[in-house]
Amino acid sequence: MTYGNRNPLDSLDPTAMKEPKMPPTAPPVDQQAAARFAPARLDVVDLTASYRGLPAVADVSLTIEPHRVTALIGPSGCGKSTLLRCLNGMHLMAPHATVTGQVLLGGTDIYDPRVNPIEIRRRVGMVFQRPTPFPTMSIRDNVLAGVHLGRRRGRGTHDDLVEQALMRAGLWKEVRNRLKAPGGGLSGGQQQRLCIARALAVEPEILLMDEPCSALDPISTLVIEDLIKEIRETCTVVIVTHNMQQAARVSDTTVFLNVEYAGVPGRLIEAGPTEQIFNAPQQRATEDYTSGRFG
Ligand SMILES: Nc1ncnc2c1ncn2[C@@H]1O[C@H](COP(=O)(O)OP(=O)(O)OP(=O)(O)O)[C@@H](O)[C@H]1O
Repeated sequence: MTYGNRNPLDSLDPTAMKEPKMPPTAPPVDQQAAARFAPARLDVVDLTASYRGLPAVADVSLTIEPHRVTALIGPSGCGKSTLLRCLNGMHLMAPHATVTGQVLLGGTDIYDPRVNPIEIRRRVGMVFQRPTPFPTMSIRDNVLAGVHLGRRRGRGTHDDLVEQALMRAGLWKEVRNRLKAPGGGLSGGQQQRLCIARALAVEPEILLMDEPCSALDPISTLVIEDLIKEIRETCTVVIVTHNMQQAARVSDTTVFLNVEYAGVPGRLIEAGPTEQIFNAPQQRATEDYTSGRFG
């Protein structure tokens, strides 16, 4: 698949909501890194997620390919975050939430009662909209906070693990001399990278990111976007974003969801290579949304 060159629009304010068509950037995957880390494929089959019996997003079928960044886009309320949380079972943590259909991680349905939900959340990590470090816990301990959730596949001491995770999150150089300082003392952008380091420390195969830059300034946003492109060397990324430019910049695949009106569930309208979704969408609604006519 050809994705074209970096677009000049990349240098614009990344927090801007809508911009006209643009090709995405999809740097080649480092084959050596890709061979070391082998994330499973994720298949969503006829998924409907509900709250109190009311479907929020319905009949979604979708494949998330390994080592790709997949962006979920669509207007407010179409079910992007709900769908994202379904990918690691977190949706069921909401009160009165239910799911029908399947989410197959490497062929195993994560909703099969025999599957350990904690193991699924280790394999499929999550980064939230607002940085959520433990503020009084040291930077080092923040990185290690999730490690007890499950076995690590890699070797090495905790010190190695902390260094590797912070390096992968692009934060090592900034904090290497203050690992015992509290995580709450970092800037917002640094805190979000600390949360990414915490998520990466358990070596997830898939990282779910729910608008990870929405609380950040433009510079921190660009740092995280660069990071996302690097993370995909070792793990699959699924990102929810309202920012069309961001979707175009960071993702290989884009999934457009829409909701016709309040009270009906959101539905998947179109999914495909980001270049196609932005430059040659097959559905009118996709074109209207990506060109800023609604949403
Ligand atoms: N915990 C909850 N309990 C009940 N309803 C919920 C809950 N979370 C979301 N919903 C409803 O589910 C629908 C989809 O919400 P969701 O947050 O997944 O959409 P979204 O596309 O991510 O929206 P936004 O872009 O505004 O964040 C909405 O109608 C919302 O009100």
